[in-house]
Amino acid sequence: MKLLILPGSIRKESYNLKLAALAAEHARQAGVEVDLVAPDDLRPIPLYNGDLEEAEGLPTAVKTLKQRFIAAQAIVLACPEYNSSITPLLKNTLDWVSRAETDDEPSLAAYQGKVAGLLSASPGGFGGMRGLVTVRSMLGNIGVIVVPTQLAIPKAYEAFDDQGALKEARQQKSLAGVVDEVIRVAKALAIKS
Ligand SMILES: Cc1cc2nc3c(=O)[nH]c(=O)nc-3n(C[C@H](O)[C@H](O)[C@H](O)COP(=O)(O)O)c2cc1C
Repeated sequence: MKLLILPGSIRKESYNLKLAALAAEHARQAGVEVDLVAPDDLRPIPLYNGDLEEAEGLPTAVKTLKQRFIAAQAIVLACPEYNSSITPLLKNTLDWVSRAETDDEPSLAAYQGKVAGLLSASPGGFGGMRGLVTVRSMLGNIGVIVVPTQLAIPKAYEAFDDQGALKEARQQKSLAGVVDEVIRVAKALAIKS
């Protein structure tokens, strides 16, 4: 059982990077192997362009990340919200990873049957919850089973302490709840298949 954790921001002080790190810490404590995607893994990914793909195939950074998706049974995404929707970084990354490298590769190989959980944090009052609606809908359409439990942290500027931990016990519990639910459902599906 491997859990891939994908942050939707590469900003140095990103709240969502902090959430991704906390999710990784909790999953490791729960005994799960974690693959935490770092900002440096995402930075080299170019803006999707069909001409580039046709000329050169998938960029190396995309190929590497796609293999990491394929190796994982479950995913946690920490998603900032831009204008009530998914960030360009996250959408672009997920779009590239959705592309097949060969004609005989099964469609959406990186996503089909994976279990995902969603987190977000924002300075706003809704905590990025409206963006999660978009992410949930998109993932559902590409074969990902997104668990209903999710966490959106409002007023993120006051939610974390200096070590990057969530100050409120209620929010710590909710984050652990999302990660635990993803692990539980992924394990249950693995037993059945
Ligand atoms: C283009 C843009 C649009 C944004 N739109 C929203 C929004 O709709 N809702 C919201 O809560 N925050 C919005 N924000 C603020 C982000 O939530 C904030 O920049 C946050 O820190 C981004 O996540 P990060 O800290 O993980 O980088 C927006 C920021 C940008 C740059």
